[in-house]
Amino acid sequence: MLPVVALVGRPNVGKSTLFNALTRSRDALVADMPGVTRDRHYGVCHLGPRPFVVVDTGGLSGVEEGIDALTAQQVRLAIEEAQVLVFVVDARDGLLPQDQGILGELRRSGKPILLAVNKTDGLEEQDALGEFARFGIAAMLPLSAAHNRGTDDLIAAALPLLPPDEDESQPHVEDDSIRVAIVGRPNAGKSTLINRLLGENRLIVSDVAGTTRDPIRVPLERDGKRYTLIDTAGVRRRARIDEGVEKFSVIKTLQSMAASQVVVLMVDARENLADQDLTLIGHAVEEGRALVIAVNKWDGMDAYQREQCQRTLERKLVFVDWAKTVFISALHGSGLRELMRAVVRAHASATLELGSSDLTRTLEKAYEAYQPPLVRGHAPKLRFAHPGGSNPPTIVIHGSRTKHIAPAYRRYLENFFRKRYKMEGTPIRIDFRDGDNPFAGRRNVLTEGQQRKRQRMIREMKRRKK
Ligand SMILES: Nc1nc2c(ncn2[C@@H]2O[C@H](COP(=O)(O)OP(=O)(O)OP(=O)(O)O)[C@@H](O)[C@H]2O)c(=O)[nH]1
Ligand SMILES: Nc1nc2c(ncn2[C@@H]2O[C@H](COP(=O)(O)OP(=O)(O)OP(=O)(O)O)[C@@H](O)[C@H]2O)c(=O)[nH]1
Repeated sequence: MLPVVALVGRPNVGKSTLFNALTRSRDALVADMPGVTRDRHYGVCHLGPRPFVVVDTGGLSGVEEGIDALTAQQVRLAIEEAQVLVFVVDARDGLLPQDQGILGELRRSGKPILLAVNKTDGLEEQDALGEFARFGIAAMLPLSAAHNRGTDDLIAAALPLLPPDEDESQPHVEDDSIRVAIVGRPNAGKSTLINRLLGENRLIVSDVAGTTRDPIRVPLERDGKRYTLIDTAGVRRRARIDEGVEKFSVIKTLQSMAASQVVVLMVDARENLADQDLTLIGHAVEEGRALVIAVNKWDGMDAYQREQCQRTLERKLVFVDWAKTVFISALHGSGLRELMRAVVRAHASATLELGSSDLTRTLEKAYEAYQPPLVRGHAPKLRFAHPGGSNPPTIVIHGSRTKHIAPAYRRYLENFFRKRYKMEGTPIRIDFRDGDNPFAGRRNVLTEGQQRKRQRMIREMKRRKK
C-alpha cells in the first residue's frame, strides 16, 4: 500500500509550497468536506525510489477554538492516517509558542517526526536551525521549499521511516488476475457494482478486524477471466460506525489506484461530472493506469436525459478520449459484460509487449509522414525506439535535440503508436532521450511479462540447485 506522509505546521510556514515541490502536481486532490473551511490536499511524491502519498493538512494554530477546532479535527485525522509526520516551521519567524503546542500534539501520536525548518534561504544555516534544536528532534532538516532546496534530503530522511512494503514482501508474481480498482465519489454505486459482480460467488471477507481501514482485495472469476477487485469499502464500513471518518477517503482512493492495473471510475449519470471526478481521472492518468469510465444508474433515464449526459461526457472527457465509457446499471446488472470486456481490453493494451524493431519501424513511418518543426534551422532527429516498460506502455525514443520537441508532436507520436498497436484504454508514455545508443539503460526495458518470466526462471534455477 502507498504509505502516507503528512505535512503539519502553523499557517503560512510554507506547507503548500513544500507540497507542490514534493508532488509536482498541477492539480491536487482535494477532499471537499462541508463545514470545513480549510481543505486538505493530497498528491503522490514520485521523486524518491518509493512513492508515497503527501497530505498538506492546512494549518494548525496550536490554540484551537470554533472554526479552528474543526480544522484541527481534520488535521488530527490526517495525523492518524499518516505513518510519518513532517513538522514544518518557519526559520524567519523563529520558534513560536504555537509550534510547541503543535509539537505536543504530534508527539502524542507516537509517530516518527521530521522537523523541516523552512525558508532558510538567505539565512545562515546554523543560526536558522539553532533555535529549533530545543525541540530535541534528531531529524532536523533545513529547507527552502520555494527554491526547491532540501527536498531530496527530506525524502531521504522520510523513506527509512516508512513501514515495509507488504506488496513487495508478498509478491503477486504468480497471480495472473487483473487488478481492478473501483473508485468514485460517495453514492456512485461502487458497493452495488461489486456485489452485483460477485453475485453468488460472493467471497467477501467480511469485517475482518483490523483490516477494515485498508482497501479490500476481492477475487472474482467471470467468463473465464480472473480479477482482483480493489475496493475502498473498508472506509465506508468504518464510516457507518464512526461518523468522524470521512466517507470518501482520498488516501484510500490513491492507494487503490496505485495497487491496481486498471481503474474503473464510477460516476452517477444523474449527477453532473464533478470536478472531483475529473481530478480522479487526471490522477489515474498521471499514475499511468489503464482507465474505464463506468456511467452508472443508466436505468430510469429517458432518451433526452441520456443524450444530454452523453454530450456532457464527450465534452468533458476529450482529454482521455482513448478511455472507453460504458453505460451501466449496477442495480439491474446491465452493461456489466461490456464493462468487463473494456477492462480486459484496457489491461491487454496496458501490458502489451512491444518489440524494438517494430517500434523503430513505426517511429520511422511517423517521422516520414510528419516531422517535428525545425529548431534553429535543425530538425530534431528521432532514430530508434524501444520499449521502456508496461502499464503504462512506455516507448523510449532516442534522437537528437529531443528536448525541443513540442507537446503537440509528442501527442502526434502517441496517437500514431496508439493506432498502430490498437491500444485502447491506457495512457501511453513517450520518453525522449538524446544519444544514439538504444541499449543504454537496457536494464529497464523488460516488460511486466518478461520480468515475470525472468523471475520464474530464476526460481526454477534455484529449485534445481537444491
Ligand atoms: N523565503 C521563502 N519563502 C517561502 C518559502 N516557502 C514558502 N514561502 C512563502 O511563504 C508563504 C506561505 O507559503 P504557503 O506554502 O502558502 O504556506 P502554508 O503553510 O501552506 O500556509 P497555509 O496555506 O496558510 O497553511 C508564501 O508567500 C510563500 O511564497 C521558502 O522556502 N522561502
Ligand atoms: N437506480 C439505480 N440506483 C443505483 C444503481 N447503483 C446503485 N444505486 C443506488 O445508489 C445508492 C448508492 O449505492 P452504493 O453502491 O452504496 O454506492 P457507493 O459508491 O458504494 O457509495 P459509498 O458507500 O458512499 O461510497 C444506493 O441507494 C444504490 O441502491 C443503479 O444502477 N441504478
